[in-house]
Amino acid sequence: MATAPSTEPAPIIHVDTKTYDSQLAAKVERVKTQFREYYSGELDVFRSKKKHYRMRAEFRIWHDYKEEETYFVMFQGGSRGSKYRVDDFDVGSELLNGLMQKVIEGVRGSEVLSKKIFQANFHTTLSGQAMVSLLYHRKLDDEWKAEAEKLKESLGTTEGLEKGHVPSVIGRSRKQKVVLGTDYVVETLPVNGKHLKYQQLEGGFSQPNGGMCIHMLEWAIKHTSNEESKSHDLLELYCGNGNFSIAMADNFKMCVGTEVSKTSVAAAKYNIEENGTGNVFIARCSSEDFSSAWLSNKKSFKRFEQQGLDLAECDFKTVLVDPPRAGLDADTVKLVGKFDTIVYISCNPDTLHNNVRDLSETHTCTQFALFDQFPYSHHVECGVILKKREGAPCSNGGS
Ligand SMILES: C[S@@+](CC[C@H](N)C(=O)[O-])C[C@H]1O[C@@H](n2cnc3c(N)ncnc32)[C@H](O)[C@@H]1O
Repeated sequence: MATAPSTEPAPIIHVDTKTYDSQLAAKVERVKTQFREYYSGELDVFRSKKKHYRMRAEFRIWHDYKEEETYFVMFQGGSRGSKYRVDDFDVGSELLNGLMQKVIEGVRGSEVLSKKIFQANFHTTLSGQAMVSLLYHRKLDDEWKAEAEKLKESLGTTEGLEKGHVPSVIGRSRKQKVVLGTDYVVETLPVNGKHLKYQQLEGGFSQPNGGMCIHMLEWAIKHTSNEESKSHDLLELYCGNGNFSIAMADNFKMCVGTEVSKTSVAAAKYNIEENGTGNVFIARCSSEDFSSAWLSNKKSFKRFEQQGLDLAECDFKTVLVDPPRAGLDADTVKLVGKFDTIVYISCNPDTLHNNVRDLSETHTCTQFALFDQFPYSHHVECGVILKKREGAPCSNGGS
């Protein structure tokens, strides 16, 4: 049976940098039009690097037995869609491109590494660290380990690595994970003159466009920096590895974050320690559970109490949310609607629009930013500051 052509756009592999300005202008127009009912001020637009802006990428590995060739591919609309060969990847960082060449040569040159491999994932940092995950349809044995060690050694000569750093190689197959090195990298981001360190885990969330992440952090710091904020507390939902709270810690008395992923919470705690941000507390909790408990006035949260923090004592006036594409659930909209200031970071303008429409009953958009996190694609990252209007229902984070 013939399959219908995919409605998904083709993967972006090579870019025409001459089109950068026009693609960005089209996004600016789209966002301005979509939100004109709620925001008529200037849009703060943050441009991306035109090439080599993405720090991580995943490729399928294709074995063409007839041509006796093995190479990376990407698909349009899932693994049954059209297949595109990838020999070099304009979208990925230069370091990522260097590693791709070494990995594919290593796989082609070793029967052991090549046997039943189906995917390679690359994760690099602006600071020059990297890890590569190789995914297999077979059990990985000592023979594989020995060959993977050789590959790892060869990766250590890739241009652009931090001095002395050798990228990790991680082998994965069903119920098996073999780590040669570490299963994380440490990114160092220059943010307002500070050098912030972030552990980023294999398979965990990190902002894909490193340069854009710096803009997003500096924008959030700028718009929450005032004398009053220093005497109250920040609540952050969907905090990942503590990316925003750690960067914004100097603006607040305390920053309290929640996140559903156990491994991201562990990374956040490592990052708090590493950056010496003693006023940041993070615990594992879904945003839905946190919001519903807070709204029903159950303000005892054991996971925070274990860190010596009584949430009932917190004086929250600002909340930051950075949800997945689905946006905020109804309880979380209700909860954030009680705050004086809402910082909303969004990777999906449609769900952002729905949430802003609901929040506009009590809040006004005072700042709107477009971060070009995903150049040449239809995806857009936005940042919005919403301020509670005079006379709107109570403050202090819902007490
Ligand atoms: C867009 S990422 C933002 C992470 C972080 N702000 C950053 O800049 O790295 C969304 C995060 O929400 C987490 N998440 C997804 N669903 C969640 C939920 N229902 N409750 C809490 N966190 C959730 C994901 O694990 C992920 O870390």
